[in-house]
Amino acid sequence: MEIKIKNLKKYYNDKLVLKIEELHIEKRKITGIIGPNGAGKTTLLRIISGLDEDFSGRITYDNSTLNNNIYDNMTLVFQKPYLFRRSVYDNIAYPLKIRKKNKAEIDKRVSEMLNRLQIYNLKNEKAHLLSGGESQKVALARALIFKPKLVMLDEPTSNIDPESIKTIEKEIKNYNSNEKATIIIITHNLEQAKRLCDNTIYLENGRVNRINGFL
Ligand SMILES: Nc1ncnc2c1ncn2[C@@H]1O[C@H](COP(=O)(O)OP(=O)(O)OP(=O)(O)O)[C@@H](O)[C@H]1O
Repeated sequence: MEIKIKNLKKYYNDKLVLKIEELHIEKRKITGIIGPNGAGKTTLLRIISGLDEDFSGRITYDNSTLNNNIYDNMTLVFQKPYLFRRSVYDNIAYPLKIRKKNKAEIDKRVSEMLNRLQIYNLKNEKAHLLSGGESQKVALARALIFKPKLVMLDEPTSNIDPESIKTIEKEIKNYNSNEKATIIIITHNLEQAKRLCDNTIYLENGRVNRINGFL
């Protein structure tokens, strides 16, 4: 999904936190958003994902404004994900259940996803009792399971151990190429941005300071 942003301004009370004249996020690419604390990275993702509608400017998704079809094809994974007080399996199965997939297909897809993210051992755990890193993995699984065309990830490996970071990065790369999906990822890890991203946007004080070539 190609995203075009024009003349975006976002205020919190009287404070201007985003001012982006023009920004294109390329279709089928992995785009990194980096920048200091408070630069506006999460705010930008919340706006692109449709969660925050209180802004001025224009955002298009494959040249359309946000509609139900686009909305159903995108997902945002928070840094501190909210999981239901149910099992890990139920959490990951949920997006398929609401899309009326049958039980056999749900079982198969959830098992594959649990294996790919190497969290099969967590399948029957209560999701709200997981550690921060385990929750992030489950949230990523729940986000990818319904094959959205636009995936937004807010620091998806902030609580993750080095070995699991490799697993998650591999999954993000595979997902991007297999599903031809557009991925936007906020990261403070510049090495991760180098490893994963086709494009990188450096946000500072709510402005796009640099695009590409600075890592
Ligand atoms: N709900 C809110 N009410 C008021 N101000 C807010 C709110 N959310 C964020 N802000 C302010 O907006 C600015 C941008 O915040 P944002 O969370 O987007 O930054 P960020 O780049 O994601 O930071 P970090 O790297 O620390 O996660 C900050 O100055 C922050 O204080």
